[in-house]
Amino acid sequence: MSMSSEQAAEYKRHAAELAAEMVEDGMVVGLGTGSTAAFAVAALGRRYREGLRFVGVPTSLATEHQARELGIPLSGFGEHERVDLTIDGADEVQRGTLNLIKGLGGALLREKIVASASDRLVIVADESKLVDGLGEHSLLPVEVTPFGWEATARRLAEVGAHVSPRRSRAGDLFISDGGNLILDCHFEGIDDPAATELAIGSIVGVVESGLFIGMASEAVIAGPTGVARLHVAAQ
Ligand SMILES: O=C[C@H](O)[C@H](O)[C@H](O)COP(=O)(O)O
Repeated sequence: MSMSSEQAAEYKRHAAELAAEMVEDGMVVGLGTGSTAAFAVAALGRRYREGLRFVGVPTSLATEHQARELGIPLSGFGEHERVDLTIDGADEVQRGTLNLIKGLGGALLREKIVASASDRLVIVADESKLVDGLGEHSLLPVEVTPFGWEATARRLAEVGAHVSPRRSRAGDLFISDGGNLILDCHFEGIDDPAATELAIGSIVGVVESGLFIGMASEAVIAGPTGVARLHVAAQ
């Protein structure tokens, strides 16, 4: 069943606010990117003003800007080896595995660096993001170096992707926070996400793919029947 954008925003806010309650005093908190994560950052800004003490590690320049405006103190990997808890959105969440596609907002590289250093990665989303198989609805964003991107795109096509370089509204090539390009890849379903991630990652010129395999510890999913906390199902 499709949902209106107002309903979707309300579900995103529910999920994000529940996840923001998981932050405890003294934590290093990864601050995700996108419209759902922004609700979590807003809730964390309110909790900081109410006296909760934590530092944030932002996953994009946009989130860094939002957190600064809210007065959340920021930090990075020079000061902290690990992140206690990261709250981030996703473009698709696979039921059971909690494997993810991320990066439609272009922040996948920083998000993946923060996720891989996190003890817990909690995904927040409305229920339209839940899928049985990755690639059902979403393209897979792949971040690549600008030099030779056309050659990298051809190699991606060889592993089964229909590739489109992402463009800005003005029609220029989209540049990520890391100064790279994003190639949006359509696959006819991603049957083996781990194998696909390996195949893409082995292509010279690929910086990272938006496949997040085995990284999420929990997903907080909101919809018309309420908010559910999903964990990785036993295999
Ligand atoms: O690059 C963007 C991120 O991976 C976002 O977390 C993802 O695109 C989900 O964004 P939203 O919550 O706006 O749907």
